Amino acid sequence: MASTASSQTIKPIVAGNWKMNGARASLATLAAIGEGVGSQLASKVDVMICPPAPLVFAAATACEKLPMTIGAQDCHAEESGAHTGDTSAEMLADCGAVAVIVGHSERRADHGERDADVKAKAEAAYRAGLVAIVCVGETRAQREAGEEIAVVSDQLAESLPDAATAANTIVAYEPVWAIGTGLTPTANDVAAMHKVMRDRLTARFGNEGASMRLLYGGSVKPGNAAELMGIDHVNGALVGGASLKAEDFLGIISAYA
Ligand SMILES: O=C[C@H](O)COP(=O)(O)O
Repeated sequence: MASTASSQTIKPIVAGNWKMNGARASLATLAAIGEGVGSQLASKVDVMICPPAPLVFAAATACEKLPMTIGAQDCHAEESGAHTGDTSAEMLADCGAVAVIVGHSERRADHGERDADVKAKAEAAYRAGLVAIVCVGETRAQREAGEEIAVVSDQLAESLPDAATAANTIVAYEPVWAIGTGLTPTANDVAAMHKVMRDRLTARFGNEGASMRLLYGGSVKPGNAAELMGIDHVNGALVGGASLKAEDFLGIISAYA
């Protein structure tokens, strides 16, 4: 039977998702974040920024001497081929990315991505040596219908490959209604969801599931980060808007100071 690793034994990660924001000038933000994190904080928490694809190479190069890493926001499931406009996981790895977000609700909504697509993209990430940051989360209508646990459990079951491990996978719970709205679930609601996710992952993956990092995402700000990051089985955050300004992002990271 799997052991029950506690959140305290899992090194947290705060990842910033810049979404479709930023330009080469934004790379100065990386330097400010890196300098603000410093080696002492970096020993307690991993820090990552996921810029738009055109910035991945320059960002990864800029971060070579900073205590942080670069991820990407999406990848195609295949390694190469006739897929105009798409980017493979191998290309992202070649540019210096160490991770890729898959299954973000904006991809699911805007591009019709289903759990099977997300799973294929996570497998592509593994193939390329990238960590897959797999996003799950219910809509407002699903929460109001009391379906959030079932929805997220199904997404977890169908989106995660059998090859998922604590080293190659991070799960991000992002209630769709909390993204960019300033709304967040109560601490009790986050705790309940993360406990369910931990239980599901441990049941399926054993020790790997017990020690997989589980992030909360959705309107994380400096003012609520300490409370959210202090919840059991919350091993960090996936941050959107507040990752665009170094001061705000550092304010969130400092929840681990
Ligand atoms: O990937 C990040 C999430 O969508 C959260 O975005 P937000 O922090 O702007 O609400």
